[in-house]
Amino acid sequence: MAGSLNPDRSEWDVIVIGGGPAGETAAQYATRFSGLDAVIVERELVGGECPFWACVPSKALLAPVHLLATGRDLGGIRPLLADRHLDVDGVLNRRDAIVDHFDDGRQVERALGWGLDVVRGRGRVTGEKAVTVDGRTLRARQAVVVAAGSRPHTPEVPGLREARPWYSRDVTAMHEVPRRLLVLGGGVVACEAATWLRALGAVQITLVERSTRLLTDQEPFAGAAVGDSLRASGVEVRFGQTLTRIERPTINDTGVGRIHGGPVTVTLDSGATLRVDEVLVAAGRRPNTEVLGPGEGLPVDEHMTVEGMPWLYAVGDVSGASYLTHIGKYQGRIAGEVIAARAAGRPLDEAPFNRHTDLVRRGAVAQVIFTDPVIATSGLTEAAARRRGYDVETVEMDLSQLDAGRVLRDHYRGRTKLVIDRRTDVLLGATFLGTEIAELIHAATVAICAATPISAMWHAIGSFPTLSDVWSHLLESVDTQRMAASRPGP
Ligand SMILES: Cc1cc2nc3c(=O)[nH]c(=O)nc-3n(C[C@H](O)[C@H](O)[C@H](O)COP(=O)(O)OP(=O)(O)OC[C@H]3O[C@@H](n4cnc5c(N)ncnc54)[C@H](O)[C@@H]3O)c2cc1C
Ligand SMILES: NC(=O)c1ccc[n+]([C@@H]2O[C@H](COP(=O)([O-])OP(=O)(O)OC[C@H]3O[C@@H](n4cnc5c(N)ncnc54)[C@H](O)[C@@H]3O)[C@@H](O)[C@H]2O)c1
Repeated sequence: MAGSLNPDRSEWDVIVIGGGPAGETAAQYATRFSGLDAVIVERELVGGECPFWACVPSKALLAPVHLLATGRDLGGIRPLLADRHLDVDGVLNRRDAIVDHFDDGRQVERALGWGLDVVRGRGRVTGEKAVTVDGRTLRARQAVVVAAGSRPHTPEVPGLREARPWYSRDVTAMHEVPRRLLVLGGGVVACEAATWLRALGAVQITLVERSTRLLTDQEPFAGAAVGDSLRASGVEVRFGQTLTRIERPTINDTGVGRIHGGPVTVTLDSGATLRVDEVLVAAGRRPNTEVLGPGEGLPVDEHMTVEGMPWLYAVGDVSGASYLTHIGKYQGRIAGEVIAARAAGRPLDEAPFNRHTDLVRRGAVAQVIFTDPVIATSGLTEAAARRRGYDVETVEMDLSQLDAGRVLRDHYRGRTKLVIDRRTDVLLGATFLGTEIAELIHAATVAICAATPISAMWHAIGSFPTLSDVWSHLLESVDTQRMAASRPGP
């Protein structure tokens, strides 16, 4: 039976606070085939950050940028594009259509179609199995799931908050392109946003990162390649620096995605000052744990249950495990199935790699970063594997001479690296860098999650001339490396 929007009732089996990808999925999985009912409490748009202000609009803005860059690197097409630029209004209008003009009608219909109820309002956990929504108390018979997402972090820099800087929502829902921009941070949001801002007409972009490289969670060669590419496009990248002061005499209340006032004077700790039209803060995110009350954290076990509170679950960004949609949905599936199993009195399957076990805790996370070149990663980097105590073997390959790459672009830039556990001979991590490389990562994710031995992967031959051909080259390199190491010395 279809659910209702804002129904006049106050008790459900399951209450989910937050209707983003993680919350929607937890509610769906808790109720399908279980006989349980559930409500999603959402203060803004059902669907959450991802479809309206994050993954979807950012990738909608980047798709034409990637296509243009590839076309400019293809003999036969290059002359047609040489002095051509993107049609900015066309790109922004397409983005607006893809985000349904910020109307969550499709997402609400989908939730109601799954039999879920939706209550619009701001929820807060106010007691055991009790949630208050704008003064009204809702009660859960079985479980409360917190799926409240995250918000951007604002570093404590004098004048920064007061200057009303841009955050990720402004840059994904951008209506005006700032000519001169300072980007604070060198992580994923900063690198992706600098890529589309430059292509859409920002003439001066200065990216300020306090550490010594971009994308610090990735293999160092990945951040270095993105840095080279940003610099080549005209972005200035400054490492080991941060902001010490921001001054913006004129602030205008122009709304999300519009320039928030007059020019901004930014002082860096190097002593340099810059004058820009906007500042984008992309300095990480923080979980919205305030739904539990001030200062409360949400440490969860592998069943997504909050420690010490068997009726309370946390999934998605708010759990702090990773800030990725597909991981939030994965956690939502686990929480939903665990809630349904516990309500039915069924034991949880405790065997390793079962449907109730959170593999994210072992580092089995895939991510694609849509810079130019694209970075696709799964599992652990070499450094992360060593930190976890693995005896690591690695193999790396430059992809510029791979036939598939040479067909795709005149100057294909690419690199790949596998991280292998010497003791068990299974893949721990993989990084692929290059144009159109994103879809390659799922093969690595399957191998990591299934703990496939490298010796078995040897028989999984990639088709020629696709980028998957790289697997055969990598496995050959592992073989060569091992044979050379096992040969007696001279
Ligand atoms: C610019 C950008 C680009 C990104 N690109 C990607 C990408 O390409 N791929 C990827 O995997 N991830 C990407 N991410 C991350 C991704 O957007 C998040 O990981 C994902 O949205 C998290 O889902 P969630 O359900 O945990 O939280 P959210 O999507 O944030 O949803 C949480 C929901 O809870 C609601 N809420 C919060 N508090 C309350 C309350 N008290 N009462 C009621 N409702 C409440 C919010 O309104 C929101 O709708 C990107 C993030 C950003 C910022
Ligand atoms: N394609 C994708 O999968 C995608 C895209 C966008 C965002 N996301 C997710 O969103 C999350 C947030 O992204 P993000 O880029 O905001 O955070 P991040 O943690 O990836 O990067 C933040 C960067 O800002 C730097 N920084 C922080 N404070 C600073 C300061 N005061 N001065 C100078 N530098 C400073 C940090 O050193 C770090 O490099 C990420 O964890 C990512 O998983 C994913």
